Amino acid sequence: MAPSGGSSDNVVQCPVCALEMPAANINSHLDSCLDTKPSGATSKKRRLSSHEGSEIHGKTAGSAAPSFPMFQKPKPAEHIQEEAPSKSMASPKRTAMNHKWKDIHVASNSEVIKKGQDERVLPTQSENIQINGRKMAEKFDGKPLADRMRPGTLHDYMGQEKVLGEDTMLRKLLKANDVPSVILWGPPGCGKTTLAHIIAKNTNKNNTRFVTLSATSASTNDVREVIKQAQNEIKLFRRKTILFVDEIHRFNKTQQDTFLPHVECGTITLIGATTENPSFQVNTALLSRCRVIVLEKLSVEAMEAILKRAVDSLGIQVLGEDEQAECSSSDASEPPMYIEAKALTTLAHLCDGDARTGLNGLQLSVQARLAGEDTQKHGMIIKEEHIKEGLQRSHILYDRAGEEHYNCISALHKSMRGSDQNASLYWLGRMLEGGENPLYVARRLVRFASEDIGLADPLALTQAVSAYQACHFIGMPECEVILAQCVMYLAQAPKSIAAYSAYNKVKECLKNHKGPLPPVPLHLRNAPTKLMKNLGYGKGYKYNPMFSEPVNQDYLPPELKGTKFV
Ligand SMILES: Nc1ncnc2c1ncn2[C@@H]1O[C@H](COP(=O)(O)OP(=O)(O)OP(=O)(O)O)[C@@H](O)[C@H]1O
Ligand SMILES: [Zn+2]
Repeated sequence: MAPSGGSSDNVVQCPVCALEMPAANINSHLDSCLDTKPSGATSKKRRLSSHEGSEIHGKTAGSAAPSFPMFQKPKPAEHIQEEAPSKSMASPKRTAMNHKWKDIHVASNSEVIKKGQDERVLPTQSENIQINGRKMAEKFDGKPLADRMRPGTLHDYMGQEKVLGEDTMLRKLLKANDVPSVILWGPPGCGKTTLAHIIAKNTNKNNTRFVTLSATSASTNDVREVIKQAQNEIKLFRRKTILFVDEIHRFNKTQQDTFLPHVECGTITLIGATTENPSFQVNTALLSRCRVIVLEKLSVEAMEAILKRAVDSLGIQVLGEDEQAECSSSDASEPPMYIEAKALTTLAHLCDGDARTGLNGLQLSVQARLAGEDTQKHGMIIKEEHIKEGLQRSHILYDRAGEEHYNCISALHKSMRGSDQNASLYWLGRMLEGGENPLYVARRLVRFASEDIGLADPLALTQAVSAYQACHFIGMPECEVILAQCVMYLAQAPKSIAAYSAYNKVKECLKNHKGPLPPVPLHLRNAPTKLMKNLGYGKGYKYNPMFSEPVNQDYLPPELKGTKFV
């Protein structure tokens, strides 16, 4: 990069080599510069943790330092796939299990190539059958299935009809080529990043650049750099820049201040993605400049369609309940592969609306089967149990909405109650590593601090509330240590259920009371008006500070005299 001098209006920066020069020189410079520099490519990089040699769910976008496609020859126009009905919108009503998977229409793979949306080279239907284990293993090489399957068009984008169905605002704006700055809010793996890419591809066709930043790792300088490039692009080529910011709620004040004015004046169209409620987590200045689009967990039907598309692209055939896998024909060099329809349905249910989890689970199961000895000889069928194994091995079988969620939180609570900090930490880890919402755990810690520790150490409540707030500010993964610290504190603390059980006795008493509840004794009532005073309100009340010796006075209604809750 060239040293940057003071830029004035007639000084521009070369979008290729970033050298600054008088505007008059730029054209001749570009001619020579373009011959020597290859164009860059932008892609969202994910941090992938590897597990047993295979890549698995990596939620947090990692090291995405910006890489700028400074100048790219315009690509062929891409159109919104209006004519093709969205599969999930068609929502096939399926009854017979056996036919279910076949009814889901997935664009044949050769179609995908024709549309030229993707560099993925996918097999045709007849080739599918020929695909063998070795080829399959090659297919997985390097790139997670979820990334490979990332749809490039709305046609392959499943679900989310509330925001993308006909007559929705976003649809109309996309059609009109007029995408405003938006914030996409939704749970992990529901398609935020994917949608951002699709929007970018569909906007102004050749006249848009797409740049990605991750709010967790981008520096203020990175942001400045993006803006500078965007300004040059507008000046030189009249090209707009769409800036995609992942985890936008993590952007700090300086970063926001740096680019907000440029969002406002239209140099940059911002697409932010966040898993957190933007009304709490996103700066109000930013929020007021963007429309918030709420994406939902993917439905089971949408998940099924996504999995079916992946299975097709891998050349795996879906086996209905009473279908048998055909024996490999003699001429095929390697046996064909199958997956039970039931296995796919189970996977669609287990991944909790997170397509990345679903696709990674599929990939792991397939890879595990490929490694199996019997597979080589007899061909392979992926069954429900393999899917479950696959998910378990990648530690993602943690059903955030279901039983596992309650089982683990209960185990944590009981371990802390038993003052076993060791086990407590284990259960905490099971939940957080499984993708549990840290605030859900933190809320439970707050309850525990009162219900189980209470007056034995009133500071515990302060600790737990602080932990909750800290998690709220910081988010995963950093907040995990905060929770660990609090869990250890609570496990070590002395325990008392005095307040908890006393209050339960009060509730019990109220519940079991027969007839009308006793009135509040007159002497305990306040008498703000004369009438009330005349009615005897407050009469005979002994104001404690006026007495030097202990005051003898009843505070319970006479009917309850002598009742003990504590
Ligand atoms: N609606 C969808 N239709 C088809 N595939 C999808 C959809 N949503 C997600 N996927 C698949 O899941 C993968 C992950 O999705 P994506 O990166 O868009 O999720 P995200 O919402 O940005 O998640 P995160 O918050 O974890 O970054 C994609 O590569 C794609 O293969
Ligand atoms: Zn140059």
